[in-house]
Amino acid sequence: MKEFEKGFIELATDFNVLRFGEFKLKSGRISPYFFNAGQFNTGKAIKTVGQLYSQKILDSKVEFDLLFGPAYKGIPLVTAVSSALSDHKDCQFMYDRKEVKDHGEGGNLVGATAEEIKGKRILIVDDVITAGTAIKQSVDVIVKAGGIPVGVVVAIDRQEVGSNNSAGEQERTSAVMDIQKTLNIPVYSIVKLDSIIEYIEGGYGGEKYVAYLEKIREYRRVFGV
Ligand SMILES: O=P(O)(O)OC[C@H]1O[C@H](OP(=O)(O)OP(=O)(O)O)[C@H](O)[C@@H]1O
Repeated sequence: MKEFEKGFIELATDFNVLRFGEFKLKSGRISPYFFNAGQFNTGKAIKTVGQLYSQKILDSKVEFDLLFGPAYKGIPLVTAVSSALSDHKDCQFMYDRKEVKDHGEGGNLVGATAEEIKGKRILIVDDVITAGTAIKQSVDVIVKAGGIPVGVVVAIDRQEVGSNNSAGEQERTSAVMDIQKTLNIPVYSIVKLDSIIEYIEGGYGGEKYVAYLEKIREYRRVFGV
């Protein structure tokens, strides 16, 4: 596994962003692991996260002019990522508000101005895709503002069948795959569930995670794509 994948999992477990146990998800599934990027809550942690995203973006060779982070968790992420990227490429960033502001500058976009967004290739930065709602909304916001969505980068791809997926067993698709297909944009992730399995199998996290391995593999078998 790649060093930055290992580094990311290490950081995520250190900060309880990635936890193992039994968690009920929005989909109703009981997951043996849980990811909460809100726990990257120190300056150094968010700086490192920004660097790891930045490395993934550079590796992907995706071409873009501007970064967009959906509220709320996308906001500190897009800020940290654009700061980390600035050593290679200094670009503008923007984010949205969940509620429209009706005074002052108004509107629901912060950062790059309406004029600056028009015709720009925009890369979306978020923590995780579950059903894909946040990304679809982000694409709508970007297109409405005259920008061109060119891709999505997230921390983790759970590699599991979308909760709205009604296709038969042979056609299981994940929310990530649905986004790539329906919106026709690539989705990059720093790690996938497979990377987490590989990390534990490789003994990188020590003995403490091995107890969860079978449950994670089972979850992957039942809900995986
Ligand atoms: O693919 P989806 O089903 O949309 O789920 C993923 C989204 O859900 C979370 O945001 P949410 O708006 O729930 O919370 P936040 O305000 O904490 O970012 C997360 O940060 C993603 O943006």
